[in-house]
Amino acid sequence: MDVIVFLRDNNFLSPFFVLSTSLLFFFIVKQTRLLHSKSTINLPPGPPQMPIIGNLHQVGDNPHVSISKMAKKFGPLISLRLGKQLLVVASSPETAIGILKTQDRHLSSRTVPAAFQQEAIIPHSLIWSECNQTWKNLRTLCRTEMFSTKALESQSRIREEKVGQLLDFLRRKQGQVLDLEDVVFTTLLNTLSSIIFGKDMVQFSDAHGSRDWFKESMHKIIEYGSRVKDFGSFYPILERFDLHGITKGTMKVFEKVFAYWEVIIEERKCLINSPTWSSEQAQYFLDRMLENGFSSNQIYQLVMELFVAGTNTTTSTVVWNIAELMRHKEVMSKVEEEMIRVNNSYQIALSQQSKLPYLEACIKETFRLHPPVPLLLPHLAADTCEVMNYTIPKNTKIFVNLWAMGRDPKLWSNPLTYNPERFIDSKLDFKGHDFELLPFGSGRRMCPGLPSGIKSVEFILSSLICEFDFALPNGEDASKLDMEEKFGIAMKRKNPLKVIFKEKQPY
Ligand code: HEM
Repeated sequence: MDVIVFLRDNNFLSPFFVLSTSLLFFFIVKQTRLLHSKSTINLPPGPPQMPIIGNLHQVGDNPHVSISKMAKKFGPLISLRLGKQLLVVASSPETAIGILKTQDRHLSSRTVPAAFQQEAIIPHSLIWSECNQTWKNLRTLCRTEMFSTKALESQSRIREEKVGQLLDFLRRKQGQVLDLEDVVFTTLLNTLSSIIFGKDMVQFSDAHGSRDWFKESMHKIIEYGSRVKDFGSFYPILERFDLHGITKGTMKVFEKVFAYWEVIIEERKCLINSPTWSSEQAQYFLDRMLENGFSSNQIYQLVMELFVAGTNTTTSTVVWNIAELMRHKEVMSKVEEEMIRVNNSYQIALSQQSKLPYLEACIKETFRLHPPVPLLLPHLAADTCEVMNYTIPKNTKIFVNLWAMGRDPKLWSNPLTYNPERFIDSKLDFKGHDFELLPFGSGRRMCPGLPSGIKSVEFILSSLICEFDFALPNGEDASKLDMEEKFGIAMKRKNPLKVIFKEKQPY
C-alpha cells in the first residue's frame, strides 16, 4: 500500500514514468547483483529494500523523523538505499565521532543537489565542492574577512543599524499581526547584503504587503534546494532529464539575481578604478573578493551560497527560540529578569551579549530540540573506509541525524521537555566538540559561519525580548502553540509564527 501511494504521489504511474520504469527494468539485473553484493560487504544494518526503489518509499517528507524511527529499530548506524544511492545515517554521538572525527578525511566530500547544478558556477562552490584547494581558499577568505573576531567587530555598526530598523518597523506596526519569520529574514538578508555589498537588498513588508522580488527569489532557491523528491539524485540515469524542473527553475532565478549583482559589481569596480579611490574605502566583502581577483562567476557563487546557508538557518533559529519562549512564560520571565539584572534596564547593546548565560542556555535547548539543519548537509565518502567496524563504500551519501540525537532518552533526561536549566552549570557547547549537540556540525565541513550566525541570533533575540511583549492573534493560548516542522535546507515551522508585538513598559 505504502508503495502504491508513493508511486501515485510521485507521478510514477504517468506514461513518462512507465516508460522510464521500463528502461529502469533493464537495470534490475544490475541492481539485483548490487543487492546481492551487499551480503559480501559488511554494510551497517538497515530495513529491507524493495527492488529498484530500495527504501525510497519509507523516507517521506520528513526524513529526519522517518530515519530516526528506523535507527530505533536497527541501531545508531544504519544503511538505506534510495534508488541507486547508498545512504548511511549516524544517530548517536559515537557514530557521529566515527564519521565527523575519526574518518573525517574520507567522509567530507559532497554531491551537488539538482538545484545547484549550474555548470558555469559550480566549480567555484564552497558548499558543494569536495575538500579541494578551491574549497580551502574560500573557507580561508570567509574565515578571515567575514567571521574572524576583527571582521565581526567591524560589522557591529551594520548589525546594530539593521536590528534598529527591525525594531522601528515593529514599533510602527504594533498591534498588527506580523509574520515573525518574514521580518527576521528581511533583517538578516539586509545585514548580510550590507556586509557584502554595502547596501540593502529588501524592504520590510507587513502581512498584506507585496513581497520583494529579491526575497521571493531567495525563497524560490531555498524551496528548490529543499526538495526531498529529487529523482535525478536517486537514479543518475534520470539526472540529465531534470524531471522536476529543479535545475531549470533555479537557473531562471539565478539569472535574474546575478544580473542585479552584476550592476553592483561593475559600479564598485568603476569606483575602485577612479582617481579618488583610496584603500581605506575598501570596507565590504565585495572589495575583498575583487582584491583577490575573483571573476563575476566566482562572486555570484560565493555570495549566493552565503545567502542560502546563512540567512535561513539563522532565521529558523530565532523563530524556534521565540516560539519556545512564548510557549513557556516562566522561561521568558527568567530571560527578562536576566536582562534587567545585567543591565539595570531592558536596553541591551551588542557588546553585552556574552553576559546572558540564561539566554544562551535557552538557545542551546532550542538547538537540541529544533536543529536548523537536522541531518547536516549531506556528506559523501571520497574513499571506502570503516566506521564502528562497518564498511562505508566510496560514494556513499552520509547523514548525521542531529534531530534524533537531540531527542534520545539515553542522552537527555525527559528529552521532549523544553528545559533550558539542563544547560546551566553544564560545559556542553555547540562548537563542534560535544557530539551530542552539533547544530553547526563538526570537523572540516563544520559551519564556518558559526560566529556570525550566533551573534545575529543572540542580538536579534535579546533586542526583540527587550523591546516587546509577544502575543498570538485572536487571543490564542501561546502555551498550546503547535510546533510542527517542515524539512528543508533549514528546518522551519510548518505553520508560520504570526505574532502581535506590543512595546514593553519601561522598567
Ligand atoms: C544559526 C545559524 C547557522 C546554523 C545552525 C548553521 C549550520 C550549518 C550546518 C549544520 C552546516 C553543515 C555542516 C556539515 O555538513 O557537516 C553548515 C554549513 C555551512 N554554513 Fe552554516 N549555519 C548557520 C549560519 C551560517 C551563516 C551565518 C553562514 C554565512 C553567512 C553560514 C555558512 C555556511 C557555509 C558556507 C557552509 C558550508 C561549509 C562547507 O561545506 O565547508 N552558516 N552550516
